[in-house]
Amino acid sequence: MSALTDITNKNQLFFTVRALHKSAASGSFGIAASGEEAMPKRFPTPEGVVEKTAIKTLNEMPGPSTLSNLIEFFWRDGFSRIHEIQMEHRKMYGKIFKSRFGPQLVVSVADRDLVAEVLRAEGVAPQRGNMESWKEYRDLRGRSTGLISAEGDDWLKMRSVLRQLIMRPRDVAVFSDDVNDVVDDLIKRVCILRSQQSDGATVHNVNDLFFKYAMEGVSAILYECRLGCLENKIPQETQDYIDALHLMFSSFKTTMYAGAIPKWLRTIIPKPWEEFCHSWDGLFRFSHIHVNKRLSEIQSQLEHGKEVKGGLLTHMLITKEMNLEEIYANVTEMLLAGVDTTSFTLSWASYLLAQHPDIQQQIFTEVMTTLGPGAIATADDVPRLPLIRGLVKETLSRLFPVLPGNGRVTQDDLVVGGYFIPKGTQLALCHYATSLEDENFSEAIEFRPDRWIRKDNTDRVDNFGSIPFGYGIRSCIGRRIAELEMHLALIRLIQRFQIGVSPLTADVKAKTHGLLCPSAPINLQFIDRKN
Ligand code: HEM
Repeated sequence: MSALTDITNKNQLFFTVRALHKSAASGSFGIAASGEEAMPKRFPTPEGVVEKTAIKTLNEMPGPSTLSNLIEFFWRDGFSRIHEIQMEHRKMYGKIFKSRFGPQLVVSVADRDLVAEVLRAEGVAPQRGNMESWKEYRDLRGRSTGLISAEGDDWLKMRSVLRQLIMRPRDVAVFSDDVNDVVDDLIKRVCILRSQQSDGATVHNVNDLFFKYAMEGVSAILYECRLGCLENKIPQETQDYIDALHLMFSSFKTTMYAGAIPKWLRTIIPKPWEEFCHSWDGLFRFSHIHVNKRLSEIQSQLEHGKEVKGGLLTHMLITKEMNLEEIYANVTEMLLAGVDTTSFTLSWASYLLAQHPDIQQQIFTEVMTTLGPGAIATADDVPRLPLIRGLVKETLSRLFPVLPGNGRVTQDDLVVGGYFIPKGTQLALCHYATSLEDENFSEAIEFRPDRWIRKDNTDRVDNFGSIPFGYGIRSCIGRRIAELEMHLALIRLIQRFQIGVSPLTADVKAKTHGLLCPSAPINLQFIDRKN
């Protein structure tokens, strides 16, 4: 996913998902005296009814001052270190702390059990953050909201349609062949790219390759067509889309202010809002082209009395459970959400494999023993490859959670960690900090895909210390699609190549740019295995 909330709230930077997470100022937290006046005398908590005196107010909650936050973010470029700041603040202020940017307040929750408390208490239509600027763009252009930007009943309606189609592993298993066609092209592309280098082995900036793979893969499922991202010459309309997506990403900081800047100031500082609208225009245009194309095909098949067969888009167009505008909006938002998230995870996973040849060898052995040489894996094979699953989990759930945090706006008054949190408070769930806690994962800093192998049905490693796809009714709708794309690509890459770090690559650290991405290009060597 690229960006799961409104891109305008500086406070939500603790949990931003690129454009996907952020929102507007306006003092909408309504916390007046930090919630104290709103606190009832007695309050129900998971431990029972607690007297008011036992509960602390937000005034008593520790956290950095507004000034130190401003210096951290605007002077010391904290925007690219949000994941590290999470860890630092966790050490300094504890499991739950507050941050203020002017009138805005965010309560950060950096503890597995407290995250569980918050998420288990959520209602039927949880809200991640303020999506005003997303909605404003859609109103301006007369467009619908999609799953990411919708709230309340609109969201519930669309979610209930989509969850029946793609939420279960068996729903997406049918896309194995489509994804494997894209994997074929990925492998061919690796061979072309490395042949262009003097060592015949290096692929520069693997994220560029995985970006194209992820875009091709998710489009094959969403649009039921191939886009040509992995071809030597990318078709112009696909290139235009890639440019719009890159604009959304590269102008992340600028567009972040798009909704935060008061509307009257837009005439004086027009660029952020203009870029924001311009990139959305490009993303929607692309969906219109592909959805309309499929719609014409279906209409023509029906006119000729032919049976209409197809996948996700065909189903949505035929059943009309969502209207056409809602379909445009949903495929646009899903494509946006599904490309960088998957590609960064693949980049990090490949990098970890290259840095740990012994572990790579173990995974290769597992693949060879289970599948045999040359076999093409499908979704049905993945459960028999626990180390491949462990590789993805260890990458995504722990060392490089592509969404280092997530957000929730409380729908009711809550007590969390002994503090009264009034309804309407913006919470930041600090997944990066919890995924690297030794208390949650022993030797947390180590890369150990085998920690995820379950000895029996009762043995579960999963916990709220690491929920890379979120939790509950508002969790990632594309999880199974992303997993399918990542598993099938990694299996085939490992079968075919020994992956090594290129001497051109120094130690690559993570930086936050909405998502947790590599701070420098990852260049890897792909050397043919002698099976
Ligand atoms: C490695 C890949 C991915 C990761 C780590 C990821 C992670 C997430 C997370 C953390 C959320 C927020 C969940 C919550 O608030 O509880 C989310 C929401 C969402 N994701 Fe993903 N995602 C990925 C891939 C995808 C793909 C491939 C698609 C689409 C095909 C997608 C579509 C969405 C949508 C539409 C939402 C909003 C759901 C809603 O609000 O109801 N994501 N994702």
